[in-house]
Amino acid sequence: MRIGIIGATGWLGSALGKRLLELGLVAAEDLVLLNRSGPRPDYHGHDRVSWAKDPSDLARQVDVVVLSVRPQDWPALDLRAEDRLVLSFMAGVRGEALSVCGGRVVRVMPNAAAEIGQSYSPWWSASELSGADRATVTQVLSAIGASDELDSEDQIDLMTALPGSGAAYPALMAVAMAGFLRERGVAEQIAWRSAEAAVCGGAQLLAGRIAEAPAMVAAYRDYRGVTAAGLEAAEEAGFSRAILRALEAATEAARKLG
Ligand SMILES: NC(=O)C1=CN([C@@H]2O[C@H](COP(=O)(O)OP(=O)(O)OC[C@H]3O[C@@H](n4cnc5c(N)ncnc54)[C@H](OP(=O)(O)O)[C@@H]3O)[C@@H](O)[C@H]2O)C=CC1
Ligand SMILES: O=C(O)[C@@H]1CCC=N1
Repeated sequence: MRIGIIGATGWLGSALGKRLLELGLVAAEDLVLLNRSGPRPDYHGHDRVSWAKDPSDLARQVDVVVLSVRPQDWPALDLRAEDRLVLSFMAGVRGEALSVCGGRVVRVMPNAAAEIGQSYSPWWSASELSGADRATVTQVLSAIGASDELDSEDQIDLMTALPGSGAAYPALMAVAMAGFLRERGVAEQIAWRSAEAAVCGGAQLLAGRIAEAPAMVAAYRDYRGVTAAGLEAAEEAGFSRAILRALEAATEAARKLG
């Protein structure tokens, strides 16, 4: 299978290219790339990838086109991709708009954990797909983590808010946590290590069993110790409301892009 990435040097496109090559899911000779700033002699340690002249030149050379440019760059892109499977990573750009490229269009919502193979990339097919197409989508996305098929395009806007936001909210929480300690005289490094213990260590405790999160919260509440006091204050201050509000605003921003 030959794969093309439009936006191959961007945050997500580069992560996908790197992982496809690292995992051997595509040979360097079968990877065709395009960006805005021009070819690079070395792409993640490979010099035998190809660089296309323009989007349609890329599409002519591959079976699968991954579209990973910013939504605002889509209208001027002029992609012709008849008979190709086209995976769009773009927030907001609707299947109907994408279908002008002539390919079999799939909208995917990965996140920044793609670079460590930990993206969750739900997708929705805007076109009729064969079983082989579905297997191809799953195989390409396996380079960056796990995936699931969604049954409506509306859900892509929700997925853009979450999980598309990736590390954003954990990072926001880490900044607030480390700031709390620093402002009370704790050394910088210790403040960050403490935040990492809570955000990353805590997350690892839930990995693979996230549906047990309510039970985890209940366990801390029922313990009736200092964390229970913290949780109560967090809820009084609107912690869960703030998260809901953030996800509503992000979903709305994704809808408005389309
Ligand atoms: N970043 C994220 O966490 C997430 C992003 N997305 C979506 O993924 C898409 C890509 O995002 P991201 O990787 O962050 O974006 P970046 O801005 O990091 O990368 C954009 C890429 O597009 C290239 N590019 C821009 N214009 C053109 C053009 N006309 N022709 C060819 N290549 C072009 C850029 O080239 P050059 O490097 O030369 O400038 C760059 O490689 C977006 O649509 C975004 O909505 C979805 C989920 C999460
Ligand atoms: O913030 C953004 O616009 C991109 C798309 C979804 C997540 N990150």
